[in-house]
Amino acid sequence: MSNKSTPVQQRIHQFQARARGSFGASGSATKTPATVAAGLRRKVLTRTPKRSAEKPAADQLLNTAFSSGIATPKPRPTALNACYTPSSLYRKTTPCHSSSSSINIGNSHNNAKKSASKAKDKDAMTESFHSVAEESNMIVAVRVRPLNAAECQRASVTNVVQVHGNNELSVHAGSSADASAGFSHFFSYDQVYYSCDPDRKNYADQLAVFAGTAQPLIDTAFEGYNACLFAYGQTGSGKSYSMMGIEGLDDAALDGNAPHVEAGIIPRFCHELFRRIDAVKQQLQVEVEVSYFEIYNEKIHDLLSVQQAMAALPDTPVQRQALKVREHPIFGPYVVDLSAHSVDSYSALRNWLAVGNSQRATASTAMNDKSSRSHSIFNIVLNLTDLSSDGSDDMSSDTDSGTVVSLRQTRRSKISLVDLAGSERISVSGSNGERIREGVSINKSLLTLGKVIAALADSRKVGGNATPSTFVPYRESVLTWLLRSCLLLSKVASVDFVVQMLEIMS
Ligand SMILES: Nc1ncnc2c1ncn2[C@@H]1O[C@H](COP(=O)(O)OP(=O)(O)OP(=O)(O)O)[C@@H](O)[C@H]1O
Repeated sequence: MSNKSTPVQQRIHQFQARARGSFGASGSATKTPATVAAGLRRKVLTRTPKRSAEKPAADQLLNTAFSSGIATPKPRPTALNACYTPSSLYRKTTPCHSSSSSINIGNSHNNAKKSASKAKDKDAMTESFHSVAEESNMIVAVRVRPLNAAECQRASVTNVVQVHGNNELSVHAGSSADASAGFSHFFSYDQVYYSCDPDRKNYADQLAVFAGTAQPLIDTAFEGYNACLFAYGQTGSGKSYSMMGIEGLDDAALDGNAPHVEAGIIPRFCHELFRRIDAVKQQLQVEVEVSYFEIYNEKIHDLLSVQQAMAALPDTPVQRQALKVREHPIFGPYVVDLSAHSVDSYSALRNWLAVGNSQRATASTAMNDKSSRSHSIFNIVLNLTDLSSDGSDDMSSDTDSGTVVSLRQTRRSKISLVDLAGSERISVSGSNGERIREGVSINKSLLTLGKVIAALADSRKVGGNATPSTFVPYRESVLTWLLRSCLLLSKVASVDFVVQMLEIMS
């Protein structure tokens, strides 16, 4: 057997050499399973914008959205296009060519009476939803990316998205669209990030997106709350760019400098996390543990499995073992035998992230040169022990057994940063063979995610409580089963934060 090592093995060697410096000879610790942290729980998932029932006639997509669970969204009163989906409650539609307020987009033969009563119902529903939404711990943000070079060259591509202020955008439906032709659809979110023209005042760079969506999650993680941030959107809409940024440019940050301007949410989050840990190390002892896995064709692969990467022969793809999901009676679903690694510095964490990213399944499609073909879930678990109390109170001895018990309180919080694979139209993404199989699996799990979110939102429409008959299809995909603790707990007043991308596509 040759002694040559694969790039992944080289990275692991580099990392282990580096880690030995910081941890001593043992390097990183591997623990299994990475169970779901209980932590303290928070309020309610009440509002879940999802893809609108009426699609804008955009022949390009430009949008990427995030949400996290902190804001108290203020839904705008919606107009007359009654459509009982969660997103419709946050949408108004205005005709470009008419000031009439009684137009129902879904029905071109308007009946004034019907419209008026629909509007009344809608107002009542909006009001009741409003009161529930105010309790929400979820925020939803959208990021609008610039057209890329290939899109600019296509004559059929025009910019149909306009951003208005910090939380509203409109999409103009083209003349060839369905009944909504000529209309502009307005959408309100907690945040809208305009990332197209750096010369514009409201231009949002990577730092602005991080500061508005992920940074607040660090505060709450230190309070012991769990948090989840996920990026959702059509293939090529900029999810990986927003979550990870351009890799390899961020090495300066390893020496304590600020992250590179192109660094995405995940590296910025980790960098800020360790900055905070340094700032509170007199009062808190913080242990950080990371795990990273992907869901590819409904199979789970550990992206940080050292044994698998090291066992691989040089120049051959790593044979990855699929891991199973089991359900713990208290902590819920978890991945069996998923490795978790202790890290004590940003550079150690970045190395693990680089190992994981190098093992992620990507491929070139007509829509994206480096398209993620899997959902990736990066988990950070914080164990926070309060050191501020006077040392004499910290220990209690059991005289019978002679043991000494620590009375120091430890809080545990888990942050999940999720980069979902993009939904795609097989005909547009030019997929074939293996890519089709991946695309089908991606679309299916994203569809289930939409169904789960819609079911949770629907169950809250009446009276704020789920009815016993509400069926939430978590188990229809591995993704929703594993994210259940984030999504389900939100339903029972306990989710912490969720971030979501919203897709606007033709
Ligand atoms: N805000 C942005 N500014 C500049 N370029 C961007 C921006 N967002 C995305 N891009 C570029 O668009 C391309 C596609 O982005 P990315 O790979 O992040 O899409 P994706 O949504 O993750 O796609 P997929 O679901 O197929 O993995 C990349 O070349 C990326 O650099």
